[in-house]
Amino acid sequence: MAAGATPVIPIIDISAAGAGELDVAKALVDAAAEHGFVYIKNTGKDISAQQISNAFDLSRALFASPLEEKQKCTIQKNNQGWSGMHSETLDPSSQRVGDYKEAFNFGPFTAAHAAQQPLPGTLDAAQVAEIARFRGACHALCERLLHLFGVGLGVTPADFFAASHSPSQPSGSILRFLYYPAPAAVSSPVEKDEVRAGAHSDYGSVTLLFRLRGQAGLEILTRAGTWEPVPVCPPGTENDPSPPILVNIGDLLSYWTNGLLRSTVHRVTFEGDGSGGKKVVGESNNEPRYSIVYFCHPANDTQLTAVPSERVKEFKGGLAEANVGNPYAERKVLTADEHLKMRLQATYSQLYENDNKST
Ligand SMILES: O=C(O)CCC(=O)C(=O)O
Ligand SMILES: [Fe+2]
Repeated sequence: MAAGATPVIPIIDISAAGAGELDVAKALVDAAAEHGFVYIKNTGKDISAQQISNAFDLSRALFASPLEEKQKCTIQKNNQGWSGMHSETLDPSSQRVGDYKEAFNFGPFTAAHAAQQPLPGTLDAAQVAEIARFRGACHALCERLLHLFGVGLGVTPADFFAASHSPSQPSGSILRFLYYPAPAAVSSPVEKDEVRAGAHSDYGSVTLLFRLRGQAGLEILTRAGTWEPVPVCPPGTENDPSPPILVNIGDLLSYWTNGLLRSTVHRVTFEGDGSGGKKVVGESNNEPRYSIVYFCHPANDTQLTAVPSERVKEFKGGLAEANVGNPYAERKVLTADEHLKMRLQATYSQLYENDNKST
């Protein structure tokens, strides 16, 4: 790819009739190795358009709840709950103020779809169950993707990754609703270089991102070191029931594959304010922006050693080279929960204030 050219992130239909598993798996691995990002065409077979639109409705209702209701659910060190404007700083090395967003993180629900964490009283049991089912559907899709990554990399056994992500084991997996207020609604004027969410790589193995048509903002850092926007509806998906689900590789899958799969740095900008400043035709950031993310993590005690795969063994690039601009791309054998704690401590300065002083 020429320096500065917009990366063409592949669109893959993992449920296409007649598509061979190995071909789909290899296409996924190639996209993850080249970009760290891939679109999963959403024809409704994996997660229906209705489920996604219901989840966005619930997200809007949740963020519109009275502040006291949200504050009762303030985020805890288990990474569950509500975080208000500026309380998370995804790029502490260069942001002056924290992210211009509110977030609500959902941990696991019970088998009967009841919450195991405080939720705003404005949500009734049926709505809570809807969120629980959505979270379950996201996890199931991630398990399918992880299986395909195992197949595509020729890992033995092919279920190596998927087996490490059993939903019955405690893990850092989180469903997250995000709300970025309209630029005109934030209390102080947004300064140049400020971003809605700072540059970061994701902390888990794979991330699913759901966005709404017309809502701009997500940019990725390319191998050439340029920021490029990632359109919500790339060409060919305009008539699908729902925009494609954007999948990206997190740090853990990158460690596991010695950097073959890229944990690409990304951020959310105010329109045209990022250094890239490139716009996607038909998208704008003047409105409030909502997105939904599922961060899939392996069981807490999973060791992040290189996986048994010839393709990984043959890969000579190494972590740091593969993951441009990602300071976490260095070989360390950590467990999954040690890595998550390290990343959370860096981004929630207030929550970890006392711990950070004593360490
Ligand atoms: O809102 C978005 O589009 C991306 C959010 C994101 O990258 C994250 O929460 O990790
Ligand atoms: Fe992210």
